[in-house]
Amino acid sequence: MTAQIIDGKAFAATVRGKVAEHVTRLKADHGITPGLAVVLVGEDPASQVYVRSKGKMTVEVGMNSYEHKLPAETSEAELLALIDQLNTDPAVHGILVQLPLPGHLNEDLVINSIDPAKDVDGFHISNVGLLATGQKAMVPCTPLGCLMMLRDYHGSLSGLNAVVIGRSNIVGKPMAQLLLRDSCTVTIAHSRTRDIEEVVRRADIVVAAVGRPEMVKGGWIKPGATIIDVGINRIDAPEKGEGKTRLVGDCDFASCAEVAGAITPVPGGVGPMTIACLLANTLTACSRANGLAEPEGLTA
Ligand SMILES: NC(=O)C1=CN([C@@H]2O[C@H](COP(=O)(O)OP(=O)(O)OC[C@H]3O[C@@H](n4cnc5c(N)ncnc54)[C@H](OP(=O)(O)O)[C@@H]3O)[C@@H](O)[C@H]2O)C=CC1
Ligand SMILES: Nc1nc(=O)c2c([nH]1)NC[C@@H]1CN(c3ccc(C(=O)N[C@@H](CCC(=O)O)C(=O)O)cc3)C=[N+]21
Repeated sequence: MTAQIIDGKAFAATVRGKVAEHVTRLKADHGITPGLAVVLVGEDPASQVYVRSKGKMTVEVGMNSYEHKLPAETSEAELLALIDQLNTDPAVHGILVQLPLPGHLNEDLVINSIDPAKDVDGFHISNVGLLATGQKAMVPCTPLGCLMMLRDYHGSLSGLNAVVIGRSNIVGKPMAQLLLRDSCTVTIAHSRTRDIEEVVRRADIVVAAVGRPEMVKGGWIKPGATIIDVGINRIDAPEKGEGKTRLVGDCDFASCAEVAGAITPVPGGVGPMTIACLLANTLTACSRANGLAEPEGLTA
């Protein structure tokens, strides 16, 4: 069997198109332009690339983009003061603080200082609690993008066995919550899981969010299963020339695609959907802030 490729890049373009339509209408009917503030502390090159592409896509869908680049040695008080200012700025509907933060800054403290209504990452403890109890929340972008692709491919997810590999607060745990909400039977695997291959082999849906290049092999996969590969790993690619690198996921694409029914590629899978969902969340936050109807099909 050769898996169908789930084209996250194309799906993300469709989502951004829908967001752009809503933004046009918000402007025309209500004179409102959604605004997204992205805060980057330090000079991590990968983060800089990512923040730049977010800013570009924010502007492309017609939103205002506010980028705040702070030096690596920014103090906690300075960062909290900026967040406070963004919390009260009516032109800012979404706030994203790029993670990881430099070691001297307390990530939990910083994230929990964001107004939960503007927390477009869905990382604030209020949003985590709302999601876990089935209430209206801001849903983390990466898991939301994965859910959209799974719903689109399967229709109903009810009763399917889902295995999420990874238990981070930003991907694994919220992904498991969303799958549970869609009535999957959910297993969360992690670095202490015994016989992980056997656990994964029971899954109709595998979501890999580990950060280990090409860890999941085709032999772990139940024939016909759906694989969502969240991993973004940069590895050496001497075949492309000296010093060159390439991106791979947490799944060994070649062997997995032989067995799976469907699989997301890396790049071009989950990554573009994450950014599209960030814009969708900003639109949702803006709609809620103005007491307007929420965009349909763009929330969980
Ligand atoms: N496409 C996108 O938009 C995004 C992609 N990513 C990518 O997704 C991946 C995961 O990110 P993130 O969740 O932040 O990573 P973390 O490092 O926070 O979490 C990794 C998880 O994988 C588990 N793990 C590590 N090694 C193994 C192993 N050998 N077997 C089973 N489980 C293991 C860890 O278990 P334990 O808890 O026991 O240590 C942990 O729960 C990364 O590649 C990251 O770059 C992340 C965010 C967005
Ligand atoms: N507060 C916060 N929120 C995040 O959502 C967040 C974060 N911090 N820190 C870092 C991770 C990582 N992440 C990615 C999003 C998109 C791509 C993406 O678009 N990737 C392209 C490839 C890009 C390339 O070529 O480098 C793709 O997969 O096709 C990658 C990674 C969001 N994260």
